[in-house]
Amino acid sequence: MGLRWRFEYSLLLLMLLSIAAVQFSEVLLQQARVITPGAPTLTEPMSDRSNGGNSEVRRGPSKGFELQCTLHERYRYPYCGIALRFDPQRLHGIDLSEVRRMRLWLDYQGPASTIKIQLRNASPAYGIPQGEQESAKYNHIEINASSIQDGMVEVDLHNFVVANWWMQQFHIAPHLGRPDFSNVIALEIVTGTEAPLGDYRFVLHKVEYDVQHLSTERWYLLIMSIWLGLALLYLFMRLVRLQTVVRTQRQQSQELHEINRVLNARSEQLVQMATTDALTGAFNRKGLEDVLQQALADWRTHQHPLGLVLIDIDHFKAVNDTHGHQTGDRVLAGLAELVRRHVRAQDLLGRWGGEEFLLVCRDTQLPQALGIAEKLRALIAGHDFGDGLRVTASFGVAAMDNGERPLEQVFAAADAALYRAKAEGRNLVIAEGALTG
Ligand SMILES: Nc1nc2c(ncn2[C@@H]2O[C@H](COP(=O)(O)OP(=O)(O)OP(=O)(O)O)[C@@H](O)[C@H]2O)c(=O)[nH]1
Repeated sequence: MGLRWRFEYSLLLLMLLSIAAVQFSEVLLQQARVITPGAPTLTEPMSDRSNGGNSEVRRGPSKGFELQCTLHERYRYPYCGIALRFDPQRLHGIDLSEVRRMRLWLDYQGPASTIKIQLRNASPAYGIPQGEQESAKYNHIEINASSIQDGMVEVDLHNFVVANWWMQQFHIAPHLGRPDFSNVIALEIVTGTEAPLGDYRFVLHKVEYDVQHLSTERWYLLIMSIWLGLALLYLFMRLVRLQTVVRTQRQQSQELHEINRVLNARSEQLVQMATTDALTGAFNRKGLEDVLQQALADWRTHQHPLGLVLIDIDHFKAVNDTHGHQTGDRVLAGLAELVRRHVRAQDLLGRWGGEEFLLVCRDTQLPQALGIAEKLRALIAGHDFGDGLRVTASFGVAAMDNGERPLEQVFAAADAALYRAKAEGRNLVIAEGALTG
């Protein structure tokens, strides 16, 4: 599977998981807690006797906690019921602030149609004296006995209210009049308001409530944080990948640049090798052809005159024969070097054959070419080619000034002039005009 597909599948999976996490947050976050009457929770009967009444309470034989009671009229508001005390000291209860619902498995028989469920909350804010039960806040709800279905009734803690009579009796400030479940010290199930006198029976099997370890807000925040974290991680990874790609591409581009540079240099070297005479550094025949082509094109386009100077070393065979071939080579290289040093940059020297050179003088008319040749002749004749060795050279000069002469003819004219220079005693410069003159 491609990386992109894998990423998209992961994204889809994460989305589904997030939807499920939101949809089933209640199931996921809530955990049921069960309280059964008896140890360790102190379960006891309660009645109006503590208020001076004379109702009677008895423990019954049933499984769970069974209370039988008979309400008598001595107390103004006769009542009886079951109390589950979470702290016998009546100080440190349980925190039910995050609890939404509570389920009671309860059997009830009696003439009252309602039952009161009270969650008693202790707090120093209500000014409770040590161990005083009565000052604990009365968070209560009154349910219809008929709402007990199959021995179970569920109550919503959001529907609990604080008893008015408790507020008045204990002079509670109005801002403390809202239900508070932060420190519930007891759960009481008692006969409803103005319960008729007579016999009652309560059997409490168990109480169950759901605790939410993490609030829904925090749960949503967690899901969002995971998304945010993953998005940041993704961006970070992408950035790192992009940087790596950019770095690799830059490296590759540098390598290519380097390879290109080496290839260009090599190619220039090859071109130079292919067009240069190794011994003298002057152009070889091929190089000279290119130079002449270029000069010819120049002449055609701009009518720039072109001077050709043929240079041939005199009695070169004798130099070889007398001083050896190596010295002959040295003379050839020295002469080429000497010529190059004393001509203009646009005058290009090539080795036409053994000891014969051709100087191509661009933008040069015959008189100037003649002047150059004369200057070179004198220079060569006066030059020391090592160990006092001196040579002379003969020059044939021709130029392509005007008229429609092919280059071959100009070259032939220069060659003929050279031939004449040789014939007329060497160490001479002869221009093509002198031939016909
Ligand atoms: N050392 C050396 N000699 C060369 C080279 N190329 C040609 N030669 C020699 O140049 C000499 C040319 O001799 P020739 O053609 O008889 O002409 P020359 O002796 O210069 O006589 P003229 O041209 O008539 O003055 C020959 O001996 C060739 O061997 C080279 O590359 N190196």
